[in-house]
Amino acid sequence: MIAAKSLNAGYGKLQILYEVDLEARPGEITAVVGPNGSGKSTLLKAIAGIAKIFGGRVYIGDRDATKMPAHERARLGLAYLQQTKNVFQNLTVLENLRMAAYTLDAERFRDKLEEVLEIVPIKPYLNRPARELSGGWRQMVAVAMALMRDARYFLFDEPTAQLSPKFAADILTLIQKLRDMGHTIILAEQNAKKALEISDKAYLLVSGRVNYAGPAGDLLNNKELGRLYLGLVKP
Ligand SMILES: Nc1ncnc2c1ncn2[C@@H]1O[C@H](COP(=O)(O)OP(=O)(O)OP(=O)(O)O)[C@@H](O)[C@H]1O
Repeated sequence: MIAAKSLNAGYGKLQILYEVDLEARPGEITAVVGPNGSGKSTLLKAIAGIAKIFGGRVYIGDRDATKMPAHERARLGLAYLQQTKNVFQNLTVLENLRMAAYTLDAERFRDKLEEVLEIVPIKPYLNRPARELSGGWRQMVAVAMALMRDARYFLFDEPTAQLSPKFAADILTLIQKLRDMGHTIILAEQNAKKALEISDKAYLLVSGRVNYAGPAGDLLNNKELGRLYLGLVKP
């Protein structure tokens, strides 16, 4: 489980999030939606240890991670996936995966690789430099890297932004696969409709505060909130 309790967070002296409570469970996709600048990315960054926490607490699994630096949170199995800066551009895909699993010996690496390639369809790209891959494929590689190091908590920051509809669908399918494996997923998305359709629970952020928390389907069908904040136009 990932939880935030009365979380106040931001950057430097600038507070962006106010008293945010969130709970994301294993085997579920928890959507974080809201208008531009409402604090979706900041919430993920506060959980990942990249934004500054002013008050409140962050829990990863059964550990209080509030004061942990980002690399310690990663060691607990947390993966923060954003569209840019997610892979080592000058290394091949295979070298990226090797970096992610540097603690494994050659045999265990091969076994793990086989397992991960069953989940993420990047086998044809293994020997290509990561910089030659499209943004969508690089994101697939980043997910594979997280799986190589046995990540169990996945924070996706706008994974479908700037992708073709086909690739966006492939990424969302992969995210559902991770959910079905029992992982804990938080999905921050600008495209609220697509995110809510595949999510179990949802949080609507407005100006850094939680405006709705509950079943994703209920938010999808909430005409007023959908119209006011999510650009969901209903016939
Ligand atoms: N590194 C930073 N330093 C200072 N302010 C920042 C930083 N990153 C974001 N902000 C500000 O924090 C506010 C919330 O941004 P955030 O990216 O969390 O929103 P968001 O809901 O993810 O929006 P979007 O969908 O546009 O990415 C914005 O006003 C933004 O300008």
